[in-house]
Amino acid sequence: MKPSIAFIGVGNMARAIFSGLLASGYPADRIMGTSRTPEKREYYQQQYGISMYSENEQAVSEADVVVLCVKPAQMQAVVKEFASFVREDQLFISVAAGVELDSLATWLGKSVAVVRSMPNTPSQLGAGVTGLIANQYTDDSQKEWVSELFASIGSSVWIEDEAHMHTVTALSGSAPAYFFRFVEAMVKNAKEQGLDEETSRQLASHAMLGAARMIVELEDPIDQLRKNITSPKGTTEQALLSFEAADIDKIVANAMHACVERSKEMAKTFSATKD
Ligand SMILES: NC(=O)C1=CN([C@@H]2O[C@H](COP(=O)(O)OP(=O)(O)OC[C@H]3O[C@@H](n4cnc5c(N)ncnc54)[C@H](O)[C@@H]3O)[C@@H](O)[C@H]2O)C=CC1
Ligand SMILES: O=C(O)[C@@H]1CCC=N1
Repeated sequence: MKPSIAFIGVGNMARAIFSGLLASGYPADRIMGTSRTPEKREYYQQQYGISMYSENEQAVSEADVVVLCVKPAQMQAVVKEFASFVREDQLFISVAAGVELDSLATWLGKSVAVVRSMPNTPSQLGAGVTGLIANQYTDDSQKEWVSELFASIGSSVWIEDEAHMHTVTALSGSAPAYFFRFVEAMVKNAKEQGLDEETSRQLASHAMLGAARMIVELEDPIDQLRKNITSPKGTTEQALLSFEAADIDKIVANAMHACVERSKEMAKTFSATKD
């Protein structure tokens, strides 16, 4: 029988993960969620067939694996509330940005396996990518199970040094939002040029999907893929020159740096060493 998984805090990220799991064939009767709102419990039960509880303690007690999906600022209070129900044979997976393994272990209060993950919302379609790091109590078979779990909703990468989780957050956790913003700007401009919304959205999004597939599926260096489209004195060259004039490297570096700095700030603010 598959391990039972409890999602504590059912919002955007939890929904993305368990809907990806369900689509990959994970049995709905092995998935639980918690919400304090009766309407949300009813909705998730009806829509996804998972069991919904109002009390985190109950879900934690019944679970083999607990996925912590509340906001970073809520994590300490939520974990401390159910800590007395934690068993050492359980596995905890946190998805929270900027909450470190040591803090989670301190709040859980036991020598328990904890994996810190940084997933992203494309997990919902089985197209996620997740950065992972485990604490010292996580054994190889648990790590393998976690790899399989995230493989069923996309792909995953184990990170050696927890400090790199800040970069992972900037590179893949938050990144789908950058791409959405880019396509929003493209669609807006195409509409200003007279194309309708639906056509603009279809052309821009499929151009992005095709380009992403080329990066993932072909071995060519990314700059070569770009050069293959850029005829000398052609149209693409003019668009790219406009990016260079606006210093695209700097724009992207500033954005990633801002993301990393916020992640570091959160790690300080939401730390057990502050208790
Ligand atoms: N949204 C994203 O793309 C990503 C989010 N994350 C992480 O996922 C976590 C959740 O983020 P989102 O899903 O975007 O937020 P969200 O606000 O959609 O979900 C959080 C949920 O927790 C619930 N909640 C709050 N207090 C609770 C309690 N005491 N007991 C049970 N449930 C409670 C809220 O009602 C809400 O539904 C965060 O820690 C974030 O850093 C990580 C990677 C990507
Ligand atoms: O914005 C956030 O804090 C979360 C973490 C990565 C994506 N969303």
